[in-house]
Amino acid sequence: MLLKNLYRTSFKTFRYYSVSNLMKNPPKILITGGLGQLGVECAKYLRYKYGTENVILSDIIKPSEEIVKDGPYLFVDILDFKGLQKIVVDHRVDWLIHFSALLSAIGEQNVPLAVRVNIEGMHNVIELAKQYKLRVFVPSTIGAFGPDSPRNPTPNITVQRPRTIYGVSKVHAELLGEYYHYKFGLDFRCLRFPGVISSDPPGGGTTDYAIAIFHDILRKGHYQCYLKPETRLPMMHVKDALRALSEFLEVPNDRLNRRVYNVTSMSFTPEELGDAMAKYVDDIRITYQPDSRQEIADSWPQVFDDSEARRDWDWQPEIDLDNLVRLMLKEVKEKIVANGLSS
Ligand SMILES: NC(=O)c1ccc[n+]([C@@H]2O[C@H](COP(=O)([O-])OP(=O)(O)OC[C@H]3O[C@@H](n4cnc5c(N)ncnc54)[C@H](O)[C@@H]3O)[C@@H](O)[C@H]2O)c1
Ligand SMILES: C[C@@H](O)[C@H](N)C(=O)O
Repeated sequence: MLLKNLYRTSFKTFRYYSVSNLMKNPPKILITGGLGQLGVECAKYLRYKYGTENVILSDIIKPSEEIVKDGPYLFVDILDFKGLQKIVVDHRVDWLIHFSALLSAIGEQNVPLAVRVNIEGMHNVIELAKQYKLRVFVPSTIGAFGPDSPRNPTPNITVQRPRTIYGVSKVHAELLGEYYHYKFGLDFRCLRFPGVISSDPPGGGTTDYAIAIFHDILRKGHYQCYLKPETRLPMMHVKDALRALSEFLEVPNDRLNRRVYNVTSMSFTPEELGDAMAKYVDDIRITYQPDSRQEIADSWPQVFDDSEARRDWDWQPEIDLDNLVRLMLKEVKEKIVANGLSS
């Protein structure tokens, strides 16, 4: 017990030391695929920590005026290796956060494009990181597991035989990153996220219902769900996801027993989410019409075991289901007031 406390104290002291060093000499960070659900919020989070000019957002999408006002934004196609090289060199990039991807549902609709963006894109990223000795973060997902994996709970290391091109590309990314780490010493870091929930529009995944339900219930009082009411999936509010990412990026290498960790906050079903919302919103009506996303959800983890992340780098989720519902109701209401009912 004493030993455990001593260890924890020295870890915190060490972490504080290395974090304060990062504050004095902040890393230059490039986020690819940065105009999606996670990228915009991630830039806000890291700019607050390391300074606006030190975090460059990039994507192939024309940015809004607000994005341009908020900090550096550059066009970069993840398939253009030379373009990526130029940005890393011109801006003296230290860390790369690689968000470009086609998510699970949209990937099934265009497999050749998903292969290019998710797999060829990853090849570019990993070579770039090796060439310029970058610390590289690549998110993986609960979608990296499949019907042969244990689903409740799903441990960090187990069978991975996903049945979507998205899942296949994420297992590929995990293995490639680990290989480059052991072979070339690359500082590759990867978290497997559950469904991430925020008020921003999601990118075409299987867990998107948990965002759409807030928008539709607050606008129309009714939501038609594409998953069955009892479909249990792991989930996390974006604040927890970005804190996990940021804390994980700062952990000294010698504390990491793995390059790839499961993280999660909670698990719930559409029915349980509806019940949690009904505590705060009157007259909620949810109907169910499962589509092809049901098959994907049925092959994914129901409960995610993140005990290795908790053990190795003190990961702790902070936002539970009730807090998530209250945060989302507040944030989505604010968006509706700002943009009108139809947006
Ligand atoms: N949102 C989640 O629930 C979740 C959960 C687990 C993992 N992840 C992972 O996190 C990352 C970000 O997810 P997200 O939800 O923000 O996705 P998203 O779909 O909202 O954003 C992806 C971005 O990639 C960009 N992109 C597509 N093709 C590109 C190309 N050729 N070059 C450069 N950019 C390109 C898109 O324009 C888009 O802005 C993804 O890798 C995803 O797999 C997300
Ligand atoms: C879970 C995650 O990878 C994404 N939200 C998807 O459903 O595809």
